[in-house]
Amino acid sequence: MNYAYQINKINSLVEHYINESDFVDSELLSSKTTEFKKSAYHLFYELIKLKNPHIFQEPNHVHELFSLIKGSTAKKNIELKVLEHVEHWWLEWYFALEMDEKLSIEKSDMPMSYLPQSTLNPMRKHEISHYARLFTVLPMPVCNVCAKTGDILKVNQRFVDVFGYTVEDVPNLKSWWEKAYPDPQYRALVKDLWQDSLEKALNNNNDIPANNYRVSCRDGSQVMMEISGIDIGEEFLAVFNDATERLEAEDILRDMAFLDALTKIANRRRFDEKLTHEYEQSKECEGMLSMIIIDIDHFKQFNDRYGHVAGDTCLYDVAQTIASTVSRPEDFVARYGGEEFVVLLPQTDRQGALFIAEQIQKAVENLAIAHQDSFTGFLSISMGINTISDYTNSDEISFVKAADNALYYAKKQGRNCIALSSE
Ligand SMILES: Nc1nc2c(ncn2[C@@H]2O[C@H](COP(=O)(O)OP(=O)(O)OP(=O)(O)O)[C@@H](O)[C@H]2O)c(=O)[nH]1
Repeated sequence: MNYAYQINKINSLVEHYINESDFVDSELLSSKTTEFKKSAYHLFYELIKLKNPHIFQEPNHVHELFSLIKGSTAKKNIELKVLEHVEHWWLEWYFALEMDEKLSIEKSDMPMSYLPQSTLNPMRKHEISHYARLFTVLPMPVCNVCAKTGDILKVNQRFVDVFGYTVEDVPNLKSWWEKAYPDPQYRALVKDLWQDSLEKALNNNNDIPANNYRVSCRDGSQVMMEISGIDIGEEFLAVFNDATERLEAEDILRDMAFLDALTKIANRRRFDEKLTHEYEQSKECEGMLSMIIIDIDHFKQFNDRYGHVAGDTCLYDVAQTIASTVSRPEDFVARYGGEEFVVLLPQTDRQGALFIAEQIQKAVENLAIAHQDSFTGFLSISMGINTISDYTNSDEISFVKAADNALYYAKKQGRNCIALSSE
């Protein structure tokens, strides 16, 4: 195949297209464009299918052909336009070919051979070229990773915009992990999670399932990302979805589900969950766990005298007062129901719990809510305390029951007092 022959082939392709299709405002709008593109790809394949392996690897040869055509005889405007399109397709096709070659080399670990298998299907290049374009314009960060080596082969523009890292900053998964997860403890967690997801993907012959990760960006900011992986043979495509807003919304919904609407402290459901957790933890480490059950005295009469709205305000004030009196982060306050509240105190003995109960009593006294039907003339509370340190023959239910019995005893003593459960 000589130069003249090849130039002739390109020229006839251009002419054929001009004759066969509509050409409007320098755009190729014909329904035949795809078909034409296909013939162009076949021609490119033919142009590089030379017996000389050097020429096969040398795209300049085809560039030269295009330059020669453009520089030769005077071309009509329309011919030049179509020629430009064909040249553009050539560049796209050759880029796709290079990508495909790269995959074949990694696959075989063999030097590039003359006319490898992959060049036999020019339409495959067409697909890869589309993939390459899609990769660039995807609205979310994505990166291409070699599954075997962990090398990050390519990141798209959105990846750079969101995280601030280029492929030079993060050339492989190791450097990505170091930069994106600078805290070593969190990094270890991330690696475990990722490894787990990879194994799942391998076992089920599936894509890598999505998980949430807190990613540190180049400027020091952090974003919550849902990261998954799409298997594309020797490589996988890591896809990042911004999960910040969704997780915030989930947090709010979760809070709402566990918050008592009237008093704005945790509700009974949350308490039950928390109790199970704390009870198990304390049992495991054979630590102490205390709880206080608090009940407002003569609340029925309060409602009857001052009205339900005043009753609601009173419940809110008492709840908030209890919550602000209990200050350790591990302590927990909830509305147990009606005019009853609970305080859970991990790693706290009876004396400690009694001290907290007395603090609460004082704080409620300080609210000085008038209650004409109580002995003092002010609203008061009664409390029952239980502490557990020996978990044999005990469970959550008996733990709460003992505190409740103590409360019952406090009420019987005339109210406005604190009772400790009997061991
Ligand atoms: N305003 C208001 N009242 C409530 C709410 N939940 C429960 N109550 C009232 O709390 C009162 C509790 O009454 P009881 O269980 O008889 O207890 P008490 O009157 O406090 O008597 P002792 O506990 O024995 O001192 C009832 O009248 C309930 O209607 C609420 O959300 N808002």
